[in-house]
Amino acid sequence: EKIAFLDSFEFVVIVPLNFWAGQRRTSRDKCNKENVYEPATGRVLCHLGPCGAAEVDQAVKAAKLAFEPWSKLSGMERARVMIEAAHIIESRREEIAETEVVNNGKSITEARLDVDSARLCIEYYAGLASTLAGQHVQLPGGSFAYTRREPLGVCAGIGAWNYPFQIAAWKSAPALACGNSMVFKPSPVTPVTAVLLAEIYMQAGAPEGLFNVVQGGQETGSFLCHHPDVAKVSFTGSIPTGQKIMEMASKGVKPVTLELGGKSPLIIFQDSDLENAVRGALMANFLSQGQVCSNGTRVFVQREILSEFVEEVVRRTQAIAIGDPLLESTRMGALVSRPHLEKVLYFVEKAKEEGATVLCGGERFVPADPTLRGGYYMTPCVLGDCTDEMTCVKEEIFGPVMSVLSFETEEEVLQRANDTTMGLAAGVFTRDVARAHRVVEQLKAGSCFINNYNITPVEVPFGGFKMSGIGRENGQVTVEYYSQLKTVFVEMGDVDSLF
Ligand SMILES: NC(=O)c1ccc[n+]([C@@H]2O[C@H](COP(=O)([O-])OP(=O)(O)OC[C@H]3O[C@@H](n4cnc5c(N)ncnc54)[C@H](O)[C@@H]3O)[C@@H](O)[C@H]2O)c1
Ligand SMILES: C[N+](C)(C)CCCC=O
Repeated sequence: EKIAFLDSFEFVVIVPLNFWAGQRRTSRDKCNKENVYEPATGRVLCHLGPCGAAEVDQAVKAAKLAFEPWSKLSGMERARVMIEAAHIIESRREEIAETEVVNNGKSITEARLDVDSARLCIEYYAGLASTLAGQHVQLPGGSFAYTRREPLGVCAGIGAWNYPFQIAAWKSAPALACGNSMVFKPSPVTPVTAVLLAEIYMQAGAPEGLFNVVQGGQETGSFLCHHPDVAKVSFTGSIPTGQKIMEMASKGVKPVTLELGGKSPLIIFQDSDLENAVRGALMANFLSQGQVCSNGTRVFVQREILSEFVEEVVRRTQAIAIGDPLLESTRMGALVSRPHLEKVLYFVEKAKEEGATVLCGGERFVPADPTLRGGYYMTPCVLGDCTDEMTCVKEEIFGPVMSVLSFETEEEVLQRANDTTMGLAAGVFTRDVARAHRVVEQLKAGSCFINNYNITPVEVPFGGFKMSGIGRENGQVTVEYYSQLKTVFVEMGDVDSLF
């Protein structure tokens, strides 16, 4: 069974989007169905009923059953299944990417890269699966202790709508490599591709119930977080929801990984390679229609190069091809939903009221193609004359809106860059190597870039400081967030009793 394409513009979802115990499942709730839209056209793709407590329980039970055999396999055996899953993803790259485009609205070029990132993540953790090991500690008298790295059990994954397939892979790959099973809940806005990953793991040889998908919104998510058999919650989404997740997990003293929002600074010094700085600023703001957590939306430019930089950024922003996200030539597709588009446009209006200058974009965009007229498009926006107090500079907009600010000195820009409760990412462009490292050392952000922005190789940890999150995704360290240490003391002599 596949998700059906009726023709290139008429894609409807006719198959169930939940998956547990090895099968697609329809939610029983017929009363609370919500429409799922195609952002490019505004068409309804399907109606989605949320999973209730009983369905979440069935998915968790399936995951618990699968955990037993899976956690007993050697790392090499788990790796074999994961590598096979990666091969299947590679062979279905185009289909997964197109499905993602239809449900999310991002360009096909970007969607392909997201699918690649998902595959690479699974390959990377397959490689790490057989390296999981503990420590041997020598103690007096020939006694010793050793540690074992053991899985946690059933992990819950809860995803945001901006990278639906990639988030499902970034969470499941380290979880499965460590011997856990997972129940994943995608965003109800983008429910369509997670179930493809569930099928792929099964086809690759994973036991039934190893990776399950339950659909729904906050109620379904809270059933998952509160479920007594869920050992850990890994969440990607907004800060307010992250706070609730942490509160719910605290009831069961469950560990959490939180990948939350940001308002990251990108600092461009006058000695930068201007061409690369401009490219970096565009990559920092306009990927995925600006709906990227790590975006460097506060672009601080040193006064001496401000006008030259702004002129070039505006020229290239105006040249971004907006429109049908399935076309190869498109560089910016549709925002994820109508309410989200309205919210982003409201931020632009508010910026104007507060004294910012719209240097380009910031308007609703209606493509010439009549089939796309109901889509959620806007022109990418560059705001000039921004100051630190403006709403556009303080709050996460999560849309294609770049705020440009000018600065004079390194000391001043560092203070301003760090003046936020968030700390997901930060970037610096300069040719001065010493300055680059000095600045990065002082930036209070979990993911820092020197002379680039928004690259996320899966072998490198990614995550935030301050209110942007807890824990990391990707990289070797993430093994620690999906496993626990058991310490074993081994006595080789007599018990030295005090009694
Ligand atoms: N740091 C990262 O890696 C990263 C990546 C992508 C997105 N984000 C952030 O995500 C936000 C946008 O995504 P969003 O609008 O989907 O976020 P959101 O917080 O509204 O929703 C995220 C997920 O949480 C679920 N949810 C909502 N309330 C819940 C509750 N009470 N209990 C359990 N689950 C609940 C949603 O259904 C969804 O699946 C932005 O703030 C962005 O910065 C962060
Ligand atoms: C791959 N990107 C573009 C860096 C996105 C990382 C995930 C955050 O939204």
